[in-house]
Amino acid sequence: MKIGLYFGSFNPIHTGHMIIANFVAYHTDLDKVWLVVSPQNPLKPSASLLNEHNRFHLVELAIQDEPKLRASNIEFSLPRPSFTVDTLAYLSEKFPTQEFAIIMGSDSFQNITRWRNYQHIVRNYPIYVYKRPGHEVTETHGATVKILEAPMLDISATDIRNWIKEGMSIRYMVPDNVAAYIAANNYYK
Ligand SMILES: Nc1ncnc2c1ncn2[C@@H]1O[C@H](COP(=O)(O)OP(=O)(O)OP(=O)(O)O)[C@@H](O)[C@H]1O
Ligand SMILES: O=C(O)c1ccc[n+]([C@@H]2O[C@H](COP(=O)([O-])O)[C@@H](O)[C@H]2O)c1
Repeated sequence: MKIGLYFGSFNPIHTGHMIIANFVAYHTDLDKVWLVVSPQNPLKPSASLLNEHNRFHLVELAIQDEPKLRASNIEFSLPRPSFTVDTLAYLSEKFPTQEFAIIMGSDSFQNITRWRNYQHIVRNYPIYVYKRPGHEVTETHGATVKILEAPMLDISATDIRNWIKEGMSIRYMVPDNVAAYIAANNYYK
């Protein structure tokens, strides 16, 4: 089986993430997409991060009815910050019969040379890159790249957190059950 790995902080998961995950699951040769919740992105500050177990639960709520999507907490048991090369090595060892690919936006792909041991990643895992406005894919960085023309919703988790803090509605920006759970638990206030 071919599995696409979509890594992120998902702080919180939003409709932009879900459009991409579902598009890749149904419009490419990948059979499933795992949303891998990273406890700590090596290149992002941790100040506004909700506890990883809560972020993971929100991802589970968001995708609960979709058979091709799965939430993964595999990085919770690995060293912090979460270096993708370590996660990939762990997954390939744990699931030797599965084929793994990586899904990322063209903005992240532009920066992949800053990732730890990126040469190992690009040599061993195909990368499905969806275009984000303002970030052209001008080079492959040595990877086997598949470019995706996926529909885009221009929001970020930072927007969601700011709107919640300001008391603004996040309806339709995240699934209803995710918005309800965030509100009930006073997250991001
Ligand atoms: N609106 C969006 N559409 C498609 N992809 C997105 C969108 N927002 C983020 N992504 C991508 O999803 C992946 C996971 O992102 P992450 O969880 O860090 O979300 P984020 O919304 O960018 O977060 P933050 O605003 O906190 O930095 C990254 O590869 C990121 O580029
Ligand atoms: O391995 C690295 O060096 C590395 C550097 C930056 C980001 N990542 C991973 O990429 C995922 C998406 O990152 P970002 O910055 O695009 O939101 C994040 O969850 C990290 O685990 C990984």
